[in-house]
Amino acid sequence: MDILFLRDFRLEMIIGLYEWERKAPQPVILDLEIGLYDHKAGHTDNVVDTIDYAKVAARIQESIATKEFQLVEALGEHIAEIVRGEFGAPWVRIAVRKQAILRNVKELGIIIERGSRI
Ligand SMILES: Nc1nc2c(c(=O)[nH]1)N=C([C@H](O)[C@@H](O)CO)CN2
Repeated sequence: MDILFLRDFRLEMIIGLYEWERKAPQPVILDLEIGLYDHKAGHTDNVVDTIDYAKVAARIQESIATKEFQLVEALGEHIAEIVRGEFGAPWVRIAVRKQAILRNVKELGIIIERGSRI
C-alpha cells in the first residue's frame, strides 16, 4: 500500500482538560499517514487519481477553526473521520502531539490507526 504523509503539521487550537488550557489556543502538531487504495497516480501523473494532500490539510485546518476538544484522543478521531469519510482513505495513522505541557516532558499525545492496510 502506498502511503501519503504530512509531517509536523502545526495547528493552533483550544484543546485540553484544564481551565488554563481552555483560555487560549495552543499549538498541536500532527503527523498523518494516509493509505491509498491503489498507485494509479504513479502511472497517470494526475492528482485526480489520488488523494490531494493539500486538500486534506486545508480541510483539517478549516474543520478545527470552530471546534474545541478536551482530549488528544477526540482530536485524533475527528481527523481520522475526515480523512477516511471524506477522502476515502482505507487506512490512516495519526499522531497528535502537544508540546511543553508537562514539566520534564518534551512532547505527549496519541497515535491512532483506523481502517485496514490493503
Ligand atoms: N489520555 C489523555 N490524558 C490527558 C489528556 C489527554 O488529552 N488525553 N490531556 C491532559 C491535559 O489536557 C494535558 O494536556 C495537560 O496536562 C491530561 N491528561
